[in-house]
Amino acid sequence: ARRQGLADVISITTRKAETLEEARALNLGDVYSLDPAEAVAGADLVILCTPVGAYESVMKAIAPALKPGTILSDVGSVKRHVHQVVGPFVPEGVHFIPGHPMAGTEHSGPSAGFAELFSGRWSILTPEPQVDRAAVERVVAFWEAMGSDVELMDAAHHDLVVAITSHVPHLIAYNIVGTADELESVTKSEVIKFSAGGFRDFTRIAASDPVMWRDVFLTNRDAVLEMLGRFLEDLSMLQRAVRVGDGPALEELFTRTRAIRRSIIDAGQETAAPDFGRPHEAPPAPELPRFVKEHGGGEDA
Ligand SMILES: NC(=O)C1=CN([C@@H]2O[C@H](COP(=O)(O)OP(=O)(O)OC[C@H]3O[C@@H](n4cnc5c(N)ncnc54)[C@H](O)[C@@H]3O)[C@@H](O)[C@H]2O)C=CC1
Ligand SMILES: O=C(O)C(=O)Cc1ccc(O)cc1
Repeated sequence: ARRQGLADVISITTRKAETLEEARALNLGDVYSLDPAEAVAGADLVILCTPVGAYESVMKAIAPALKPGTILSDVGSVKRHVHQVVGPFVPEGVHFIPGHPMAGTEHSGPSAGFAELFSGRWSILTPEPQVDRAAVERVVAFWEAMGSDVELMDAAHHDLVVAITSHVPHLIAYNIVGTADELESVTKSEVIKFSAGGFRDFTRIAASDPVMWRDVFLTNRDAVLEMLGRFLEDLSMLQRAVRVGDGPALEELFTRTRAIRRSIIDAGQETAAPDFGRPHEAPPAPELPRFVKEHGGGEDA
């Protein structure tokens, strides 16, 4: 936002003094405060960026300081719960426009951000239908200025979509790494030593922030359970195909899934963010089409 000149003043508040100092050392904002109410006073746009489980206490702290006309948004990974817990605290005249940038890494904290993070990625907004259209357009323009494509949808639909595309995949990663960790016949050092295969990709995802993901699963329970149920049914079929040696069934599925990977690459939605070392030190993101062309075939692109 700062690089694009989207705000005259960027005001940052965090829970812990050390996190605020980290943000200050990285020169991420203009003013810094440990008092959330002080930080949002007079703001035109307020974006909640805490784990979703903290939203209610944050709203209690900031609601009295929000001026009429302010746009209140967020970046939380679940949306129905956010409407439920934040909605009741939104003061008259404040425009509540929840959002979810579909971009991130397994890293967290101020140093995990980098200016190109949202470039070429989707941002989803889930405003209620009665919300002021001009305010919605301003939030759309904000994300577009950061390089995102923006889509508006109903919060319940958002939660189902991300349950299958993001939440269940994280649960699977946490589970498989946990299972490997508990194996007795394979030592831990072997797991680490031979993790060049698919397991390695799971360990990246399973290194994601424990509190953030705890809150995701506590607050998107219904959609996650719905998708997990379908996943387990399909896994049982796969288990049977392996047991009875049903080669055609295995090949048919693997052919279909390969096509999905290719369509993601073709749509330019695959970026190198996870492979950067320290994310904020990442080189400027190349134009996506060129990057995909250069790395397009590589499965780790
Ligand atoms: N990490 C990712 O890849 C993505 C995260 N999100 C969402 O963004 C939000 C923030 O995630 P990150 O930026 O990764 O986390 P982060 O750990 O980098 O930042 C979270 C901030 O929340 C504050 N905080 C934590 N607990 C708090 C509490 N109990 N009360 C008040 N403040 C508290 C801290 O100041 C901390 O700096 C989450 O809701 C997450 O679902 C959305 C898209 C991607
Ligand atoms: O690190 C990854 O691969 C991610 O999937 C990042 C991510 C985490 C949470 C979200 O709500 C959106 C994106």
